[in-house]
Amino acid sequence: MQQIALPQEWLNWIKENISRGCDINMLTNIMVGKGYAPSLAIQAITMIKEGKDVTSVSNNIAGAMMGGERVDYTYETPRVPLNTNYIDTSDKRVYIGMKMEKPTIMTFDNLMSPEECDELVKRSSGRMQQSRVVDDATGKESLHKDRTSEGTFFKFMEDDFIAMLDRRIAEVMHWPAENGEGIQILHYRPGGEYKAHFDYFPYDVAGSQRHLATGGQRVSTLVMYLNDVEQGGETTFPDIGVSVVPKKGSAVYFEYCNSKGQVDKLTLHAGNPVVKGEKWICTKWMRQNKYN
Ligand SMILES: O=C(O)CCC(=O)C(=O)O
Ligand SMILES: [Fe+2]
Repeated sequence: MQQIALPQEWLNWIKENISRGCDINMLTNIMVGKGYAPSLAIQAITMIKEGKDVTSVSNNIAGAMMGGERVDYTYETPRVPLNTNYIDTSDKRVYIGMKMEKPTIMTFDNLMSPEECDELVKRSSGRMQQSRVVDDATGKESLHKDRTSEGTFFKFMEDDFIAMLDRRIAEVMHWPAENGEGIQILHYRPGGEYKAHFDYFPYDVAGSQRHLATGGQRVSTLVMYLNDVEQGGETTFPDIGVSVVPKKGSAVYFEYCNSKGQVDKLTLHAGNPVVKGEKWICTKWMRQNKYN
């Protein structure tokens, strides 16, 4: 008998999730995120969904597959075109400051006017709360020492002003506006930081499942700087040695989830501690599917 390609616990996991009515794409994404070849994941899920006995599935998969090989992130054509120096949105021309293909990172010089930045800060004051992070085990949000900032969310298209920004942001990110989470405002005081993290939901932690269930994985991020920071507060990508300096009205874009649902670990990033001054940002996270 040939070697079983997928460990028994994965077969059980697929069976259990299918019987709970989980989305097949989501299950595939989770397995791909754990390093299994998409073809292996799809075949295993499809066979189990067709009601085949788990043991026979193991053997069939073993015959059909090369084994549960791990796959690296496959870079596809970036969503935001790299072969242009500016992007014309419906209401303004946004200039590209820096671009990088692998991982895909870009900066934009003038995404928001100084007045729009001030307006966002003004509207956020009074509704700020201590920032939370997603707990790996439960998926619930909790206070965390790695994220020392205050923040607030605006509902998607909450009013005309926010809707204008939501639309412009989506045009720049080249992704449907309705796939976007509502923009988040963050405020860091001196010493405030956001330690290295991924914006995507790790597939292998239980707490991610409730987030993946609506809209799927996050695919890209746009961090917009709402003020000048005197010292510190850079957005850094420690594994590739890139730091983006905050500048009022400018933004950094990065993408990390391809059409197969694989995620790019090179987009590990942090908000460096603010040394002098304060830092206000506005973040947009895009999902694979419709979120709103
Ligand atoms: O503060 C920063 O520069 C990074 C913020 C960030 O990583 C996020 O909002 O996901
Ligand atoms: Fe982030």
